[in-house]
Amino acid sequence: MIGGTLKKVQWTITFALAHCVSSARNYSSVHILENAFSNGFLFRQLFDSISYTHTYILADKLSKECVIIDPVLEQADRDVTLINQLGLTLKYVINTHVHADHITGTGKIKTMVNNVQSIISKESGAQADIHVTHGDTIDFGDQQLEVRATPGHTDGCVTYVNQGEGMAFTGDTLLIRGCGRTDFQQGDSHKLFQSVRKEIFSLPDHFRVYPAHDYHGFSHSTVGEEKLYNPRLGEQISEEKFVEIMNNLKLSLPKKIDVAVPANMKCGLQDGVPIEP
Ligand SMILES: N[C@@H](CCC(=O)N[C@@H](CSS)C(=O)NCC(=O)O)C(=O)O
Ligand SMILES: [Fe+2]
Repeated sequence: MIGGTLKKVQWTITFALAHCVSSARNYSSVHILENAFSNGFLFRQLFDSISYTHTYILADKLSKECVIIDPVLEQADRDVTLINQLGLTLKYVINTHVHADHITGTGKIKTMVNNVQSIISKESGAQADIHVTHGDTIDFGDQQLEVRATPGHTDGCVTYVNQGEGMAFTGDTLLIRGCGRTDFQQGDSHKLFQSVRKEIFSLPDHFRVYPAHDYHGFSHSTVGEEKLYNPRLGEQISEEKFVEIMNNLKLSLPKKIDVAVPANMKCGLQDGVPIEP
């Protein structure tokens, strides 16, 4: 009887201690959590459930100027309708890289919206109205995106950083708990590792990470979270280990790669006409 009571007391103490430790861990993890956006900023995250692509609309509320990042051809009507409904003026259609799995909505959106300009990196070799390189900035109203070259998934991959709002649009360079593959286009695991470590993990821990794809139901992450928990690129992983992981992914090729890459080299336009899905 006394033994039984003692066991109960022991168990209660063990449980209480475990609870304290896990609360302490949660408390010390607060630094990886994101801050609120500023009042003048409007943000929408959209999803294409066929290609698992995230598309983003960012706007300056005062001027009503907005940009769209990584639109998908089949969702161009949805995206333009939303932009119109929100009373925004689309200034730039921006791509993080030449996508291999879907055709960009850039070309179609250009035929639907007056005076909109397309943007992609110079290094991508793709057609666009404006070519950006590392260190450039893209302005819309009071908002700004900084261009960071993050090659590795492709040579022309860039990450767009909104320093003011604490956001990084990482394309396929850094995915949530993963990263873009490096086995086609100009894929290079060493380059990707260095890009993530130098250009993304150097951002403050609370910066939000918004990837071009998510295959596991996540919307976004933070730099601090990925440094801690990314199984391929987390801070505990060496470059050699990363290369080994990437060499053993054994992924099948994207089904649309043969049509998507040539179409996206032209930003989804052929002789001024959107390429058909
Ligand atoms: N099954 C999909 C293609 C999936 C895929 O290869 N995704 C790419 C990003 S699109 S280029 C990738 O880098 N994935 C990394 C990973 O770990 O999954 C299709 O057929 O389209
Ligand atoms: Fe990609």
